[in-house]
Amino acid sequence: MKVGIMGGTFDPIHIGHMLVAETARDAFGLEQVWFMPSHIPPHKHAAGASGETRLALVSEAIRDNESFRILDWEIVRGGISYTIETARMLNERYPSDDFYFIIGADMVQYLPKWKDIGELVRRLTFIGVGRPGNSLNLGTLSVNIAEKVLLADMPMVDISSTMIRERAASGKSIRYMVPDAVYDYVQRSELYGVQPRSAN
Ligand SMILES: Nc1ncnc2c1ncn2[C@@H]1O[C@H](COP(=O)(O)OP(=O)(O)OP(=O)(O)O)[C@@H](O)[C@H]1O
Ligand SMILES: O=C(O)c1ccc[n+]([C@@H]2O[C@H](COP(=O)([O-])O)[C@@H](O)[C@H]2O)c1
Repeated sequence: MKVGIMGGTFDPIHIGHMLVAETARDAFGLEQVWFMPSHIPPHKHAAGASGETRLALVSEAIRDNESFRILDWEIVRGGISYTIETARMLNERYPSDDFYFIIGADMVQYLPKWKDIGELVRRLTFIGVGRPGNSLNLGTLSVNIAEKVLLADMPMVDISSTMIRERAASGKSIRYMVPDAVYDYVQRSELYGVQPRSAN
């Protein structure tokens, strides 16, 4: 089976993530995409929301899509979420499946900095999906990395989790920037400084 892994901080998950996953699934015939929230992302600030909350948000986002699943391994494992450790576990547990790690185009140029990238590109293939302000250029990568990166175009969605957290904290609407079920969950649980809807 061809399985996409959509790794991210998902603080919170938004429609950019959904579209990246669906674009990769469609472009390369992936049978499933597993959304995998990281515990502590290796190259940026830790998430504000707990792993449990981010798992709950992702599960709200994907629940109507039969091709989308959740993988909680990195949250359960704790510590810094190096993809190589997850790739080793995936290859060991599912030896006959092929894994495709889906990333936004902004991440492609940083792949040489990923932990044990030489081993990682032997274990899985990357799919880089277009993102505003980032050209999809493999020219700066070494051949062994570049030959394991597939590219897909996506309508540009200039939305980030940072933007959503900032909007929510300043009382601006985040409706339609996140899936409806995520929006409802955020309101119900008063996450990111969002105020509950008034009864009238
Ligand atoms: N709007 C978008 N278009 C394309 N790719 C995206 C988009 N938003 C996120 N991604 C990609 O999704 C993956 C997970 O992203 P992440 O959870 O860190 O979200 P983010 O919006 O970049 O978060 P933050 O603003 O908190 O840094 C990364 O590979 C990232 O490049
Ligand atoms: O393994 C690494 O060195 C590594 C470096 C940067 C990012 N990643 C993974 O890439 C995914 C997206 O990262 P981020 O920072 O956008 O949330 C997430 O699953 C991270 O664990 C992994």
